[in-house]
Amino acid sequence: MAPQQPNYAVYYVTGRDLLPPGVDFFQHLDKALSGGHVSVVQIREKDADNGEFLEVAKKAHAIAAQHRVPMLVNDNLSVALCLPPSVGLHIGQDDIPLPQARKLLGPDRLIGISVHTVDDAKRALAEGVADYAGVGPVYGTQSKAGITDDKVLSPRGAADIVDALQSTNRERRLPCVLIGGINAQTCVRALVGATGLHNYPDGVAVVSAIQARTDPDVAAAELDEMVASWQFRRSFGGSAISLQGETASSLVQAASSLLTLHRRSNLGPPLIQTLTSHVSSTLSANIALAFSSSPIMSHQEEEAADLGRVTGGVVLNIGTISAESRRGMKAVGREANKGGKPVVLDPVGVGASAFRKGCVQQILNDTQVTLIKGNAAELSSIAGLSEVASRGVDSGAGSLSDPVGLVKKLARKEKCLVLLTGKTDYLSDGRAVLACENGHPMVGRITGSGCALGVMLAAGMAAACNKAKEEGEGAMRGSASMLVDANGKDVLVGALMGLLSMTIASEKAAGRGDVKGPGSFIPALIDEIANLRPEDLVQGANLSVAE
Ligand SMILES: Cc1ncc(COP(=O)(O)OP(=O)(O)O)c(N)n1
Ligand SMILES: Cc1nc(C(=O)O)sc1CCOP(=O)(O)O
Repeated sequence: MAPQQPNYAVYYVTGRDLLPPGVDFFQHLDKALSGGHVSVVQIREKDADNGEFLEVAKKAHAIAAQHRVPMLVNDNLSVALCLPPSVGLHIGQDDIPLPQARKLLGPDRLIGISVHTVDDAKRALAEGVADYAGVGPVYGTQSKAGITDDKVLSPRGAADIVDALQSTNRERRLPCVLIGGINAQTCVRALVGATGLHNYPDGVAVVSAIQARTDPDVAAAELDEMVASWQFRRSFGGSAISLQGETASSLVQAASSLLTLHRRSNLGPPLIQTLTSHVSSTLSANIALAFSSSPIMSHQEEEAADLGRVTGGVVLNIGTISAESRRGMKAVGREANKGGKPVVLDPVGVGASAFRKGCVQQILNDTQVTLIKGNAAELSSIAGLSEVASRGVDSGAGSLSDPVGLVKKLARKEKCLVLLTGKTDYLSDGRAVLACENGHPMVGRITGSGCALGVMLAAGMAAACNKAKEEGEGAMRGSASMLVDANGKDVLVGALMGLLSMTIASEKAAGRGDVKGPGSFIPALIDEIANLRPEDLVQGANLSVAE
C-alpha cells in the first residue's frame, strides 16, 4: 500500500536556530500549525544528536497530530523508525539511497527526496519509490549551508526540473515542492515561473519564512493564500489562453469595449511605473497621460515597495540600463509579481552587447513578466536564434523565417505573452497567434515610439485587471493577485487594446494635413491617442488570427 499523498501547498521545514529570541520552539510550532495553513511539516535538526532529535521529533509529532498535519523527519532514518508509522522521512542526495530507504521504512511511510538537477529528477522518477521531491534551491538562502550563487536554480531552472519529474511519465506524476528562499515576496514568481504547460509544482517548502516570524500562523496563511491564488489561476490555463471560438472581430470588439471602460474606469487611471530609457522618458510619460494612465518614471529600489502597492502595471525597458536601474528593476519586478500586476519587458537592443543579454536573462530569472515586446533582432536574440542581426537598438540584416513559430515558442518558454513588432505585429500567448497589420512607417522616424508602445501595452493589461476588479469576475475576489481575477483572455485583450490604440492612432496622426514630417508627427500622435475612441478600433483594426 502506498502512503496517502498529503496536500503539499505549504510545507513547513523547521529550523530551531531561526526562532525569534525568547520564543519556545514547541509553542511556536503549535501556533504555526494552529490556523490550518501549514499542510505538511518536516522536523529538521542539523545540530542535534540522535537522542535530542528523537526528543524534539516526539514532542513535535504530538503537536502535528493534534492539528492533523502530516509530519516527516529530515535525513535521520533511525529517528523516523522510532516514531509512529505515519511519520515520513525526507532525504537528500548525499543521504541513504532512496531504494534502500524504502526497503527499511516499508511501503506506508511518506518519503521525500531533494533534487537539484534534471539528472537528480530523472533518477528519482526512474527509481519510483519517492512520494514527492523538493526542488531547490530556487533562490539563495541562509538556511542551508553551502548554497553558492552557481547552485541557485531560479524559477526558470526549477521549471526544467519540474518538467523532468513529471513529463516523462504522466502515469506516475511525482508531486514536488519548491524550496530555497521562498517567502511572501518570492512565492508567486517562483510558482508561476516553475509551471509549464502540463507540469507544475504542488506547493512551496519554507524554513525562515515561517520559523523566523513571531506570527508564524499569519506567515503560513499569507503563503497559503498565494499558493491557492496561483492554483486557481493555473486551473483555468495560467498564462496560456485558449482563444477557441474567438474570431479576430470578436477580439477587436472586446478590445474596443475595454477601451470604453478604461477611459472612464471608476478606479481611476492606472499608475504605470515605467523604468525606461532617458531618451524616451518624456514621450512615454506624455503618451501614458494621453492614454488615460498615470506615468511614474521611478527607478529607485528604495521606493519599489511603496509604489508597488499603488501601481497598475510596470514597464521594464533596458534602453539605457545602468547598475542602479538594474537593481531598481529587480525590486520593482518583485513587487509587481507580489501584487499580481502586469509587467512588460522591453529588451531594447538586447543583441547589441553581452551586458544587455545578461540584464535580460537576469530580469527573466527574477521577475515573471506578463509580456515581452521586441523587434525581430531582439526576440531572435532572446530565443537564441541568429536569423536577424542587431544594429544597435534596431534590427539589422536578415529576416525571420517563421515569425509565428518564434512568438509561440518564446511565449511558451517564458510563460508570458510575446509581441513581435514589425511591418506586421504578431501577438501570442503560446497557443494562438494574432497578426496585426496596423501602424504607420512614420513611427520609425521618431525615437521612443516603441518604448511608448510598451507603456500602452502595460496600461491595456492594467485596464483588463481593473475591469475584472470592477466586474467582480473570478472566484477569488480580494485575493493577493489581480491577475488571478483577470482571466488570461482578458489580459491578452488588454495587450491587444494597447497595440491597436497605438498603431491606429499612428495611422490617424500620419494622415493629418498638419503633419509635415517626424517633428509635427509627435504632437499629432499624442493628440490622436488622447482622442482615440473605442469605435476607431473597430473601424480601423486590421487583425487576423494567424494560428
Ligand atoms: C522539502 C524539502 N526539500 C529539500 C530539502 C533539503 O534536504 P537535504 O538535501 O537533505 O538538505 P538538508 O535539509 O539535509 O540540509 C528538505 N529538507 N526538504
Ligand atoms: C533545507 C533546504 N533545502 C534546500 C534545497 O535546495 O534542497 S534549500 C533549503 C533551505 C530553505 O530555507 P529557506 O526557506 O529559509 O530559504
